[in-house]
Amino acid sequence: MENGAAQPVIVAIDGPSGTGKSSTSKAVAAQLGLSYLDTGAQYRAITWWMVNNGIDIEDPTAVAAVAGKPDIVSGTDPQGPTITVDGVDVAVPIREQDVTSKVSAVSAVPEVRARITELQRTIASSADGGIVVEGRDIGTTVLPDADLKIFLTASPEARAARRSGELKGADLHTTREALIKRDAADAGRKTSPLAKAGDAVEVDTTDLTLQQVIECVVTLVEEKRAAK
Ligand SMILES: Nc1ncnc2c1ncn2[C@@H]1O[C@H](COP(=O)(O)OP(=O)(O)OP(=O)(O)O)[C@@H](O)[C@H]1O
Ligand SMILES: Nc1ccn([C@@H]2O[C@H](COP(=O)(O)O)[C@@H](O)[C@H]2O)c(=O)n1
Repeated sequence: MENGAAQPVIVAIDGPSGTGKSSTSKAVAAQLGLSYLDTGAQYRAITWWMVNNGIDIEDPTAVAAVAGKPDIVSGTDPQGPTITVDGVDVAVPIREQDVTSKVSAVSAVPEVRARITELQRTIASSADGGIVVEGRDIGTTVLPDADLKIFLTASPEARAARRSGELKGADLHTTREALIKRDAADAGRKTSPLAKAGDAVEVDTTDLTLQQVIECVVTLVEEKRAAK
């Protein structure tokens, strides 16, 4: 670039639950001065709204009928990402088990995906300095022209151990089964399932520390920027 400023770059990071997408994406974005979007939080937020408004989440027609109603706003500062629904800060309740157990059913509804995908594209296109967007279908569907696509993986055992540590003593077997079940639902839905884009770089994080994964992704982004 003529003035030496870093080139804006769009980075898509996808992968199953507990592979380190959020931790990695936030750290990479913060380190490189990029915006950050947690798309899982958006699906959780719309699920929270459905539950709070008494919508039967097992009824896709009922979910589809109200998919356009909640106003979901994501703050994209990697040092302090935010998420609100109709002006209410839902950062804490969207992480509760009730939402986690229901989010895959809501996110499988095509009308929900269309609504949230549109929101994600608007946010990405207005991030002037570039953005790291993490989720399940970013490289395949939301931002197929992203400059860099990463697909994080890790063994179910490693992912369950990470989550159990986070949930302070949660049973390892139950945690492992729950994340395998959620991945199967996310990978098995018809509309934009969890999948690796053909041109994504796969990083197996099973035996890597979080710091090693961050360094690996920062290097990949810097290489892309230099080549632009
Ligand atoms: N390479 C790693 N080694 C050890 N722990 C890690 C590693 N990557 C992430 N973690 C930890 O694992 C937990 C899950 O990570 P994170 O929330 O980033 O995963 P995720 O892929 O975004 O999960 P989800 O899709 O369910 O939101 C966090 O506690 C995080 O600190
Ligand atoms: N691009 C995405 C991102 C997420 N989902 C759905 O949201 C759930 C929660 O995601 P987390 O990353 O916060 O765990 C996830 O299980 C998916 O059902 C999605 O469909 N597409």
